[in-house]
Amino acid sequence: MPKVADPNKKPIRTHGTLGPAPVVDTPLMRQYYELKQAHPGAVLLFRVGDFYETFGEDAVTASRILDITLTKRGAGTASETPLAGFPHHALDNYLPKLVRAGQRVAICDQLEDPKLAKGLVKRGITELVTPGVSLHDNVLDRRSNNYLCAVHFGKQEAGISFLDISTGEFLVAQGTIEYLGKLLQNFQPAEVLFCKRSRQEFESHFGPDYCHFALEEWVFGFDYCHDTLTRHFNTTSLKGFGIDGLREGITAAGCILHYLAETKHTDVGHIGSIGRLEEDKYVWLDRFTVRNLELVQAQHPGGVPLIDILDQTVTPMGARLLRKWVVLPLKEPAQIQRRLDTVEALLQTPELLENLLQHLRQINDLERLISKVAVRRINPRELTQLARALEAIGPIRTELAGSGIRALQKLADQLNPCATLRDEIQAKIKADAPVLTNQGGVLNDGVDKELDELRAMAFSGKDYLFQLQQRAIQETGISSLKVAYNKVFGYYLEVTNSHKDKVPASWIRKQTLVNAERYITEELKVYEEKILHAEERLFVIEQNIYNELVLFAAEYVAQIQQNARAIGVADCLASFAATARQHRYVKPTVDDSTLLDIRAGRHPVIERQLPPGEQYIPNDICLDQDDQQIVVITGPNMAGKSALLRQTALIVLLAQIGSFVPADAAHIGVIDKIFTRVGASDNLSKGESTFMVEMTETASILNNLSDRSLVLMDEIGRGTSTYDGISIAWAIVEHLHNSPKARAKTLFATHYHELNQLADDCPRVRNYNVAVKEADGRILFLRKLREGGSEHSFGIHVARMAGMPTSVVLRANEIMHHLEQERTSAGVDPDAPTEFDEVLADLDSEADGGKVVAMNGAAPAPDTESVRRGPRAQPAAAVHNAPRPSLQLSMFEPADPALERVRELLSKLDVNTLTPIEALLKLNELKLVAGGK
Ligand SMILES: Nc1ncnc2c1ncn2[C@@H]1O[C@H](COP(=O)(O)OP(=O)(O)OP(=O)(O)O)[C@@H](O)[C@H]1O
Repeated sequence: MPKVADPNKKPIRTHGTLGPAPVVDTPLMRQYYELKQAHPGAVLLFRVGDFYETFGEDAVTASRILDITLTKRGAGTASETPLAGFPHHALDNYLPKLVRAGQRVAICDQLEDPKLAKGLVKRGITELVTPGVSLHDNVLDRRSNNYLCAVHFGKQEAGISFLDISTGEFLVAQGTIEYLGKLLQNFQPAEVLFCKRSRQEFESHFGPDYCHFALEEWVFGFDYCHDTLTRHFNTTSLKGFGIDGLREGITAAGCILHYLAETKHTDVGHIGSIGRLEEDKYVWLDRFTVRNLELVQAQHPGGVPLIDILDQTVTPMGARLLRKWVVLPLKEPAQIQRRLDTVEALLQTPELLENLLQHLRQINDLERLISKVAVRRINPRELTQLARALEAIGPIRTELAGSGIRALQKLADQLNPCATLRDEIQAKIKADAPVLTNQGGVLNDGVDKELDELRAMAFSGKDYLFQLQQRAIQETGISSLKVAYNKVFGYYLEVTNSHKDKVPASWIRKQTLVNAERYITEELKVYEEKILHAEERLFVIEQNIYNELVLFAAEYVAQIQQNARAIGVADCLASFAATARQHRYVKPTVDDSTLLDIRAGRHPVIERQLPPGEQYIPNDICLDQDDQQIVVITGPNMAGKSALLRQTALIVLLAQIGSFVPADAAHIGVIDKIFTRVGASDNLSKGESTFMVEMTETASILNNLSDRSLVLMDEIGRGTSTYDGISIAWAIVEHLHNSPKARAKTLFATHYHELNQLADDCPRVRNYNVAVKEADGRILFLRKLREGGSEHSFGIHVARMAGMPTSVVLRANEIMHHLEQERTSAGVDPDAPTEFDEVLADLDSEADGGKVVAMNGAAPAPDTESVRRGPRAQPAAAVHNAPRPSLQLSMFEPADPALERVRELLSKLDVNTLTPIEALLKLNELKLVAGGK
């Protein structure tokens, strides 16, 4: 805490975020700048009288974000500085806006009553609210967690920790950068802490978009962090939490507690435990997959994430837990089965489900309410809400215990209505209690004897004053005499001028008005003292009893947190049942097999977005390890390939979080990793070198596959030229098929019809296409997956459907016909193998294996046929200028020594152990050796 300023000191000059240093001309401003210097990264709200003021750059920021007037303090003087402020009672409105805008806000309050202060009022920072550390309802979203995160980079691994101070949830993990990236994507922290020195490292791995705060290096000392944790939990070691081996994770978690203290959050007894996020326990969804599948967040404005369709929870605890379940699908069949069985049982007993939902609706945010108790920031109205929530626990326990469903009975065992606390609150706090504790009206009558007496006195005041008035009228004969009150004189008697002469000499005149005089009497003064004293005393008694009650409630923190967790689980399971019932989902079979068999599967989000009258067309997908490991899906744009890929992943994911699935039937041998990659041109908005990104991401998939992985590749390779694209896509499918390490189940959507030929050489590759029908020069999307490759591309039709100018569509048709004619006049039979086929045949016939050539991206020849087929047709000029096959392939002619060297370098590469970055560097090296620029 900064020292209070000495008003006699000479003016100081300030620095930091304040802009040009203003001259400090008053003790008040000196006090301000000293506090500001202690919290340079925060907007300082400085309480002056009834206002919170901001100065300098803070004022500019606040006026912009809050839309409040920006004025100047000391305009025209040397100490001129921008100023913006708002009334103190508006803090709850303005604070969330600042925090949501990513600001850290230091609240400076008056630490003593200004009326009693001698000289400058003492002020100090009472709270530092940051995006990741907030207990304010207006800052928080009821249905999602608000995580503060800390990241620590160690030599081998990195550590990460998450805390939601509003619920007390505290988590820690340690692992690779990739794992951390996935967790950051999953948990979407509101604020990330890292070491000042690691800023670049953090941003290079995770991007610059996270709201962050950099801490001094010493905070990241292991011993310091370990001690901070053990001191907080009051334990000698961290073994009990199962995290003692996580050196980097412990450091990250310790930093979080350090930061809480730094932001003046010292009453944090509700953080009673720390849990480990075990990488092995959950399905690996890397950050691209979480994003691509739009699990909890849509990729584009207006999009609908999966969670919006799935979430029918009725409590904030359920809503928050469901978000976690969705990004952390399970791998253990028995655990998944328990959830599925429970959902099934709930569906079979509709009455139970209805009753459960009805009682759950009565429970408000139990978890955050009890956190507020722990940090002593609960107001009387919230305390009554806590009691009401506890009231609903009893009936829920009865329902669950009597359900006959084992998992629900277990939840019932964890519930405790905390009857003593509930009764105590209801007995003491008025049902319509106010928000403030210091203005009276909080406690019921009969709670405290003295309180009742004082209240009686305060209430009888009106009677007393009336009697006094009547007596005075009788004694003086002044019929218009009245007793009144104002803040300046307190109680007084008012006499109109016409009766002035009747006023007794003992009355003391206090004020003269135009028509009347105001007087006080000895009796009125005595009475006033008594009343005011009674009120003051009454407020103190109420405050004390209230504080004692909050302390008493704090003893229930652990039990109520357990209630909240059990309620969250019950709510999620009931939500699964409600969703299944509403959207006709079925129970999947989840087991240890290696089969993935979905019958009449649907996309859970798209099916809900279709215009009225349109039906989602269901499709079957079957993948296994021995027969149909890789399905290559061809079809034109808009056919529904991406939807099919995504629905497969979503159905697997839904099944593995324990939800029913949108299908007629599904058999799912547990999947341990889901990878999705979308062709580069779908990611263009990021402005990255998209093809590079696509390749880096794909490389990372190929290096991390397992037998139980599900791989979805959507238009991989389309970020480069057609031939590069085909070759890369080809090589990837071959790798997935031939990898000795893993037979990952794969769906590969592509425009490249040429890839259909892969099935000839790779027995577990199967061709499918999404059916379309051509009629009268138009295409009809049937959305039906059927076996076999595609023969046509429909790029031009789609272009027309998309509203492309007619002239462009006509020209495209013209070019296509021209190219077709060229081909025909060259004597090429339309059904004869294309040049691409020939290239492949040539490559295959090479003694040292054409596959290697293809795998490394040597582009097969561009031919007019493929350009015609390619949906993203190149412009005419590009078609005509396209290099001839011989030029492309000459790179591999053995006579060229540079190419010999390339061949040698390639043969030494172990693709399985190459990291993505190494692969890119290698690619660059190869390019240089081959003479590329
Ligand atoms: N089975 C289906 N039933 C009904 N509508 C569907 C179905 N599948 C897809 N659609 C609709 O078609 C649109 C296009 O589907 P999708 O994006 O999957 O096509 P695509 O073949 O991947 O095209 P592109 O290659 O251009 O990405 C979807 O947005 C959806 O509205």
